[in-house]
Order: sequence, then structure tokens, then C-alpha cells
Amino acid sequence: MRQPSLTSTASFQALAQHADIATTWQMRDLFAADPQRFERFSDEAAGLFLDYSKNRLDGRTLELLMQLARERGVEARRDAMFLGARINNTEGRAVLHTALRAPRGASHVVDGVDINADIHAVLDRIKTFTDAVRSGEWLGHTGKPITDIVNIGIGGSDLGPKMVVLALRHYAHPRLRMHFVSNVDGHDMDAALGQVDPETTLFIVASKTFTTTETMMNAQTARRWFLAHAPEEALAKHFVAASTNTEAIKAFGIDPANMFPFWDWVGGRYSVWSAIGLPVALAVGFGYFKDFLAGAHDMDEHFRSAPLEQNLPALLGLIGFWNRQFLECSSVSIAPYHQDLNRFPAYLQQLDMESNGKRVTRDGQPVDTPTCPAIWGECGTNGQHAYFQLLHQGTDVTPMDFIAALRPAHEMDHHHTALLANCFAQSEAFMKGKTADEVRIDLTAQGLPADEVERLTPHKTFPGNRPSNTILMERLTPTTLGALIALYEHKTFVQGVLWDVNSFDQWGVELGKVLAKKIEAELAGEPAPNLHDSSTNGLIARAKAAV
Ligand SMILES: O=P(O)(O)OC[C@H]1O[C@H](O)[C@H](O)[C@@H](O)[C@@H]1O
Repeated sequence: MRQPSLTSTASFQALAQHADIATTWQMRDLFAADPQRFERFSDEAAGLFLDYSKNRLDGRTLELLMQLARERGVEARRDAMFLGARINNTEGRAVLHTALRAPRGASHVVDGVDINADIHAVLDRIKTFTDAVRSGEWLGHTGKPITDIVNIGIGGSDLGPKMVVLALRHYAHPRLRMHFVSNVDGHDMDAALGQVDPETTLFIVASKTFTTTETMMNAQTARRWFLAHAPEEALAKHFVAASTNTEAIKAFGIDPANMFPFWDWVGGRYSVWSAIGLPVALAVGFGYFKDFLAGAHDMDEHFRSAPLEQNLPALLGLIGFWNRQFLECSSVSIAPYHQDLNRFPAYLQQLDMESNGKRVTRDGQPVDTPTCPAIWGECGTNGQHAYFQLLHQGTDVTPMDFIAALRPAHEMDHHHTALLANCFAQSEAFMKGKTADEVRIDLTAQGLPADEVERLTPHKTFPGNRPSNTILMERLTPTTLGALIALYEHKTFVQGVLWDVNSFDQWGVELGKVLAKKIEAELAGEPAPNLHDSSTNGLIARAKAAV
């Protein structure tokens, strides 16, 4: 049944009315009026603590947001996802990344197939294979243990494993160096091949479809490079694949025993839990990979069972929606105060923007509100010394997600104290700001003359009232990382339901791919009789002249 448009729903209209007043609130005043604000607007689940008190909202705002979530059918759609309904309606697919992290024996039958048994059969193979590589039992063709793993994949077949391997570097095997090649730009492959030895390198070709041009070109290049140093029969010791397309893997020449399959109901950006997670299991070992899955499963159970009012993904999704819709925030900045989460903002860019960067509803009607904000960010404290200026004093309001671990994985405690102090200070500053009067008092106390005080005051004033969430975990471990990623996956899901978009397709990446094919042929020598607009024709002509 067609959903009514978002703005026509009673709960949206009630929210819009409420927003007329709520958007004028100052968070300073909200904190002053309610000493319990932190306790009231924070919660925890699956090892993650969420403080959402530094947002421009009150109890009534949340009540109305919960009504909206219920009117839009968040709970019913969530249940449908977990049960394997084909909620990806433009591709006719189920969406079951949650099944990938369910424990063995969790009954899950989809279209008559027990997917839990299939999933665990592949996990068992991943265990056997990764144990052998890590122990040194798996040898390269000249009898040496593997020292370097090169993952060849792009998008979801790169961002997840790369981000997780980096985040869990404290758990990594000391012998195995991990490399990730994604870009069709030969500089990427060149840099990796320059660091590895064909006798001791294992290539993973990671591609859900096994048709992505970048990955196929990179895989062929790696294969040629390898065969320039080793005989054909050595391939089986050095090339493995993770994909849903077993025929294409065979055609590429990878030994069927080295295929790690997954299924079309796993979206690329949700695939780190599948065979695409092979680099993670190789780096940290199967035991920690299982912990990673278990952490995500904990968050799944929470998302599935907690009432919306205490449901972390629902809260994050609804607050993000509130900021996007009523505070008109067109971007969100992610600030991990943990250097090992360096690639987390990049990972979230694909997760969120490829999922909800849509302009029509599930049944093809134009949406009547803005949808996904742009997601960007950088680790704290680095971002503070680059773009935080704009966040504090620019003309746009950009909500922030601060993410931190209370305990470090190193012993330099004073560094960690400084890091956390910065994290908490920034969210305080965004919320409080600094009024013109406070600036005047400060400058006067410094002994500045009155005219100088007036001249500088506007420059030193901070508007504040800028929203943020803070997510804390005890430590960054495989388990808490799994929960953190699942938290954002489900947040993205909740927002997709509110906007009634299909969060699980990505047609928007197709047009450029098709045009690139044509232009590639033209650049490679096919006649290009000015087929394009004058700009594109001109650029092609310049590139051809340079060759
Ligand atoms: O894993 P693959 O099939 O090679 O796909 C890799 C990536 O490319 C596509 O263009 C999609 O936009 C992504 O969602 C996907 O993760």
C-alpha cells in the first residue's frame, strides 16, 4: 500500500508546529532548566553509551518523533527486514545482513532455504582458511608463509574491511601486512605491488557482482604481475575471491576451493560481515572476527526488541531527521576521537549517502522533504585544527557525532586524558557558545581599551546552540566496533523508513559507469566525432592530444 506523503501525516504536522517554537530554544537554557537533562537524554546498549542531551529538543519533541516513527511504520518495516521480506523493492531482494551475525542455529528460513546453515558453512571455511594462513601452514608456491595480503575491491568491498582492519590494528597478526587496492588509478595498484613479494603475497579479489570494472581491471593486473613471477599452477596458492558470482570467479581462473561465497541479500555497503570480511578475519583471527559479529548481533537484538524510546538506532535516526528537517542541517560531521577509527567517516559516507541519498519514495513518487544530509569528518583532534572554525562560527549549523573510547589501547594515559578532554570540550563549546557579553567581560579583564573590546567582540563571539551526539565505549574492541557499525546501519534504516526511500539500492552510481565505458573506448582510440557536449568533447580531445 502506498505510504501517504511524509508532510501529510498527522505526526509530521504536529512536529512542524512544535518545531516553530523548539527551533528558537537555546540549549544553554534547556540545561539550566533541567539538572537531570543528561540522565534523561542518554541511554546505553550493546556496550555503547549515547548522550543525545546536547540537541535542540525536549521530552515533547521526542514524543512527537516517536509518534512519527510509529506512523511511518518503523517497527513493522524493521520486523520485515529481520524476517527476510523483500524490502529492497527495486531489486526484488531481501535485506539480511543481520542474519550474517546471528549465532549458529538461529533458525532462519528464506524461500525454503536455511540461510543460517549456509552462513555458518561459509564461516567454517573462513575459519579453516584464515587459521591456515595465520599459522603459516598455508604456504606460497615456493614454500614460504604468506606475509602480505592485498585486498582488491571497491565501495563496500573495500571500505568496510579496510576501516575495520585499521580500527582493530591492536589485534592484528604481526606477520601479516594488509594492503587495500580499490582505485582504477594505476597509482593505487602500483604502490601496493611495489611493497610485496609474489612468493609471499595473497590476493583477495572482493566483489559482490564480480563485474565492477575497477576491481576486474585491478584483479587482471595483479594476476598478470603475479604470472610474470610464477607459473600458472601457483595461482591457487595466491588468489582467493569473495563474491556472490561463482561463475565469474571460475571464469577468472580462481580455484573453486578458494571461493568464499555470499548472497544477493547482502548489500555491498552491508557486506563486511560476510566473506567480504575475509581480510578482517585474516588480520585479527577468526575468534575476534566472531566477536565482531557478536557485537553487531547484540545491537541487532537491541534494535529489534527495545522500545523506540530507549532504542539507540531509533533515537539517532529520529534526532538526525529532526536536525535535517527542522534545523535544516544539510550535512553531519563525524568526529571519532580515536585515531584507529580514521576511516570510519569514509565508511559512513557510503553507508548513509548511498543508502538514503534518494529523491523518490519506494513507489517512485518525489519525496516532499529533504533526505540524507552529506556525511563527512575526520578524527579529533586533527579536525579541530582544520575545519572546526566553520563548525563553531560559520553560517551553517552542522550537527556532530563525537565517538570516543574511555580507555586507550596504549599506556600513554596522559595522551588519552588530553584526547577525551578535547572531545568533551568541543561538544560543550558547540552547545554553549560564548555570548558577546561574555566576550566583552573577558576582553575587558585582559585590560583592552573599550573601543578595542567592541571591535573584537563580534569576531570572538560563538553562537553555540549547535547540536551533537556523543557515543562512548569502554574500549574499541571487535565487539564494540561491531555494535558501533550496526548502530549506524540501523540508524540509516530508520531514516530511510521515515523518508520512505529504498535504502538498499544504488541506481545513482550507474549513469557515470555507462558513460565512462564509452569515453574509455574513445580515449583508447575509437573515433570520437564530437559525440558529447563541448566541455566533454574538449576534455577528451586534450587527453588524446597528451597521449
Ligand atoms: O562488490 P562489487 O560488486 O564490486 O561492488 C562494489 C561497489 O560498487 C558499486 O558501484 C556500488 O555503488 C557499491 O554499492 C558497491 O559496494
